[in-house]
Amino acid sequence: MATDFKSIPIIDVSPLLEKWDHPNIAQDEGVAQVVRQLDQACREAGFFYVKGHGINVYLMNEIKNITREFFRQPIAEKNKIKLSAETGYRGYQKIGENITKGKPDIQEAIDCYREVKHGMYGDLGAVMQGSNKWPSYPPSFKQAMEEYIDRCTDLSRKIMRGIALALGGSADEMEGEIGGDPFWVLRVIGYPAASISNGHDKPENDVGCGAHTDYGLLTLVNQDDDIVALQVRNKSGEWISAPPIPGTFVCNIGDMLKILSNGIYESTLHRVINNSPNYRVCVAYFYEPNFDAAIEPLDVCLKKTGGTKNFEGAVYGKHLVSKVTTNFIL
Ligand SMILES: N=C(N)NCCCC[C@H](N)C(=O)O
Ligand SMILES: O=C(O)CCC(=O)C(=O)O
Ligand SMILES: [Fe+2]
Repeated sequence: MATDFKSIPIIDVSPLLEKWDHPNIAQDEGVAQVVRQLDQACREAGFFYVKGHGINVYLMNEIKNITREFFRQPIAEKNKIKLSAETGYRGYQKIGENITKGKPDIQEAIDCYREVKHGMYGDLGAVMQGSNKWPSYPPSFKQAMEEYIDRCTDLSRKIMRGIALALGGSADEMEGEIGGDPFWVLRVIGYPAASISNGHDKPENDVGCGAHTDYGLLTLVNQDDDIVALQVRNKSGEWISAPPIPGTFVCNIGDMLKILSNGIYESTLHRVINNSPNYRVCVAYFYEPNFDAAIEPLDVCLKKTGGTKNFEGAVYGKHLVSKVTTNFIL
């Protein structure tokens, strides 16, 4: 991120969603206003809240309630869908199993990914091969999450159209070879209450998720109401809170968009610290490029930044696999 932002902007994306496939989308004044806000937010913070997104707030809340219900179960139940290399890194990971920068994260989670069928992407795809491990309790878990994933995929694609315009490209710049068949990731996460995880001893040191950037294009975070835990790092290294705003998503840019934009936008470091006496749930949806996409700076971004590549290109699936295979102590 390029600035010392002190707060995270809120963007009403409804004009963009209304006109997302109009042929003259770039000429529409309502859309243009959203595009300007996206551009400013992506340049200054790499984070923004989205409202007017059209995803029913009841669905957003149901998703969090189902998540809370799942994690309330005894560990033996949760371990029935345990994550391992054999499951394609899909399933449940207990507290401390995910590591960030060498330290265990004080969180438990279920990871779900777009399905990778046998042989789909050669050797690289083999690591992620498998189908998702859905719990049998709560009974609505699979159906609700799948509906939610569809909604988030649709919304993300439309926001990415706005971001493509913001970078000076055409609306469909990030589709086709880049993201026409987007790989998605869903992380269903629970962060223990501060007092339980460390016995009242210095709760401020309890890191639910260490500082990291996200891997793909765009993340949609559906966080618990009433608990302030997500923090975003600004240019001078201060941690700026992203407090919950009911009915909104917290959105942020991933590593692949940093490369595509040649650094005009960056993936911002963020972390989670749950200092509250309550258990916190969060469901993060990650919209990512095609698994086999070779990501390079877009021509339109190269032109704007003096013509030199600021980053090495990356194959998205390779980037994901390098993370997934080093994220866990299993
Ligand atoms: N798919 C995403 N972005 N997951 C975010 C988790 C980041 C933490 C992970 N241990 C890491 O070190 O990357
Ligand atoms: O829990 C949160 O608010 C965000 C989690 C996150 O940053 C992630 O899983 O990548
Ligand atoms: Fe993240």
